[in-house]
Amino acid sequence: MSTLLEVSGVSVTFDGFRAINNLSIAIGEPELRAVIGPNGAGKTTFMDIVTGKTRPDTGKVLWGERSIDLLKLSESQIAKAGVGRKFQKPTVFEDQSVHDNLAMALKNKRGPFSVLIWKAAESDRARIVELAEEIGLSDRLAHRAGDLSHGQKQWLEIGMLLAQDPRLLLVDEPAAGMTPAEREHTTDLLKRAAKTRAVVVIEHDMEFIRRLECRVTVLHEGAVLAEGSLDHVTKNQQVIDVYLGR
Ligand SMILES: Nc1ncnc2c1ncn2[C@@H]1O[C@H](COP(=O)(O)OP(=O)(O)OP(=O)(O)O)[C@@H](O)[C@H]1O
Repeated sequence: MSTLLEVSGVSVTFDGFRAINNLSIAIGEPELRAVIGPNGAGKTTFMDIVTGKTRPDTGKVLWGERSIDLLKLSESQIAKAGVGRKFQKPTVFEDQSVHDNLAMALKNKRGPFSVLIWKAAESDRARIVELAEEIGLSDRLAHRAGDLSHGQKQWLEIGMLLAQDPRLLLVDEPAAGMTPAEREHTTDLLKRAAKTRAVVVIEHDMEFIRRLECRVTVLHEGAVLAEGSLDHVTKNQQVIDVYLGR
């Protein structure tokens, strides 16, 4: 596993309040990583920094084998470099079918002219079938996305992000509002996706994290409080004091 993303010594201050405080995190490729921590710990801001939405005051964010400085890129350049982000609320095109949502995501990746090339369209069809299988919606391809359950919409959106082939997928609280069966399916989906890319998941649901069976980073007051296996970090007294014991 080589390092794909290296955040080092990053700090962010909002109106005099230090939300991120000398934060350093490295993510490998491939890797599945869970990021946990109390409300306000800086989890979302960490993702905002990686995607270019929030600019840090100090520190470095390096990307890929050529150590590209992400802080010099715009949000859209960072997305093009291979960073995909899934927000908490699903944002699919409700009036379009599952198939068409995935097809649009593929077209987005290739640019407007790809639709003119028949061969590309042919390979798109195969890729759509493959993506639908990967997210467990093979039997819903013709259904309107708006008719899907909350969990299925989340999977569709993950599928739309996977269609863009991100090297790093950032996922914010995927389990929120899901049924236990949907949660289980989501952990399987993320574990599979992380076999060939980096996937970072912010989540509060500890059962969900346990099922991910991955390295866990605990944030507190904008810095890493503990890192390691879930068993390792949940035994840490500081983690118990600031997060688990609350
Ligand atoms: N744009 C902003 N302006 C001012 N303060 C902000 C801004 N964004 C975040 N903060 C503050 O920075 C801190 C970190 O917030 P962040 O949303 O990153 O935490 P979090 O760990 O994701 O929390 P939660 O689990 O509640 O989502 C919080 O105290 C928050 O109020």
